[in-house]
Amino acid sequence: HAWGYAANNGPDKWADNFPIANGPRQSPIDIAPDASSYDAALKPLRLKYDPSTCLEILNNGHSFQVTFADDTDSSTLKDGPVSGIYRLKQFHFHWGASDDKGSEHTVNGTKYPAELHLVHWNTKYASFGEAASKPDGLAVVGVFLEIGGANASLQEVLNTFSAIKAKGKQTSFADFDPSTLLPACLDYWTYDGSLTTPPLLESVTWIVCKEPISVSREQIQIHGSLVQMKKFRELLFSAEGEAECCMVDNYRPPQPLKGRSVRASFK
Ligand SMILES: NS(=O)(=O)c1nccs1
Ligand SMILES: [Zn+2]
Repeated sequence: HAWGYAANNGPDKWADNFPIANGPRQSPIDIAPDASSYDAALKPLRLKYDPSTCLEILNNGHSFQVTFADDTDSSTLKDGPVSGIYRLKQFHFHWGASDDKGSEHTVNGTKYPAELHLVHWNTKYASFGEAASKPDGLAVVGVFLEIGGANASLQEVLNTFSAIKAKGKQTSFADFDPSTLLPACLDYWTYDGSLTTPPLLESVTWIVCKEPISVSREQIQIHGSLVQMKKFRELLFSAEGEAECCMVDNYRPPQPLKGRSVRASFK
């Protein structure tokens, strides 16, 4: 199952090994704000993250991922569109080779340069693995990245990249508070969807924030150490010793809505 994002193993080929790729609730989608319906019953997101649960950062060959200890309810998502308690398992990003693409969800067809995913699992199940196979098992908070002011919190993450350049590399990463990566306003769109990478399981309640967070233009140009978007593009899909392949364009394009509705938590 060597899936990836290249022409021979990318999103258009995933259905060969993962037929659910053509399923009824696939992600990402294009969000049309004017077609979404405001739902007054939707609660504000209640995100509580404990930096001491942050464990490590790793290059898994598809993205880089910051993983959290999920053996207690220290870092959780509650309310919003979900009921019960969902535990933070990891966060990761998707991005492009250039600033005109990279996000998975789009808004009226607009692509952002990158998208952050904070992955949580429903504690009514015993583990992430079990939850991932249940229709209400996962909740992923998506946050768009746009070119704007410098982002010091993101820089902490990017500073680890020299240690995880190749697939399979990991390094310890402690005391990071993922709430520093959230936008000030937590208005969101929500819909029933799936993992956006194989196995593409249809178990995700998507919660996509309306407000992006910023990566500075300066941090994109090569100005000394602050090369934020450039840093993303230094990682490799390939392992050490393999032909180097830049980790870019690791995003799945929008999938058919197939009758689903998108609700908004805001007017
Ligand atoms: N991109 S995603 O957040 O839907 C995801 N895929 C696999 C594990 S988490
Ligand atoms: Zn993702």
